[in-house]
Amino acid sequence: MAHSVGMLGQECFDLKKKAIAHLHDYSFMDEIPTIDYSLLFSKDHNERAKSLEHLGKACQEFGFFYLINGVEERVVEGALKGISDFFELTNQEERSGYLKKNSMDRIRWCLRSHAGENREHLKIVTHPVYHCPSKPDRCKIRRATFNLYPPSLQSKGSIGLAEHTDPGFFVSLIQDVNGGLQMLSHKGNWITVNIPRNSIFISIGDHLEILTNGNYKSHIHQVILDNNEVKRISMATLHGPSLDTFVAPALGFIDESHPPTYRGMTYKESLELNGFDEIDVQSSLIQLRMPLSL
Ligand SMILES: O=C(O)CCC(=O)C(=O)O
Ligand SMILES: [Fe+2]
Repeated sequence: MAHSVGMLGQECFDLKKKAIAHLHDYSFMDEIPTIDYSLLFSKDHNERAKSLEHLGKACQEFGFFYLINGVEERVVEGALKGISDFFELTNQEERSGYLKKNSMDRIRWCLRSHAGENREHLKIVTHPVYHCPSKPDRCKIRRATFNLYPPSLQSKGSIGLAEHTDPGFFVSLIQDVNGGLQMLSHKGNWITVNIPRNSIFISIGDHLEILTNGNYKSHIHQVILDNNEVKRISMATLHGPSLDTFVAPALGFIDESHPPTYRGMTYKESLELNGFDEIDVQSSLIQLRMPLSL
């Protein structure tokens, strides 16, 4: 069950928020911590140190958080409008021009409508060379996966996107309507992501879990459709190292009682480990895990 502010009780939530703010700790919204980007670069050394500590805590204890004061609202709105224009101002035939052709695709479109997935999406690679669909003219979106989930009236309870984790160091996500995306918490409960205004959602990816030898976890998430009576648009941007970077548990996270729990590999090799292309960005975390020695 997803936990909501309602379930915690508004009063309790307010009190908790006040107390936490007083302690200068991170605040909670639907159990998801909030990190203030501007404080991470504060001129005040103490404030900066404190907020870095909170960032570490959020990564370790949650694995995901809302980031405020990091991206201007008009940038988020512009990106969502660009994605919406892409889906609205092109027809399906035009979009299907980006169907898989080969492993070198830098823009790829897909429409899936079956029990395990209900979404139309476009994936684009923007690094080191920027790619973007040519239509509509006004489409100025940069990077990542644009997801369009249908309204749920016909498909109540169905899965928009099945449980998975994302590769990369971290993923930033914006959405036009709240509800739908759920994160599986450390405690094993599903938490609905309701991104507050002026914020973006950040979650840790597989390669940060590998780099930190499992200290920071890449969390399973899914999209369900029964929260939405309208279509929902999201943009998930995957931030990873360069493709030739060898990612392995860093020395600072290894000692006698904490042996490496993942084998190292270049980012590109790990993205292609299960026969996928770079643009598919499918997780290979399970395959990279070392077998347990008894
Ligand atoms: O649409 C969402 O909210 C999540 C998308 C997602 O998890 C992904 O593209 O990997
Ligand atoms: Fe994802």
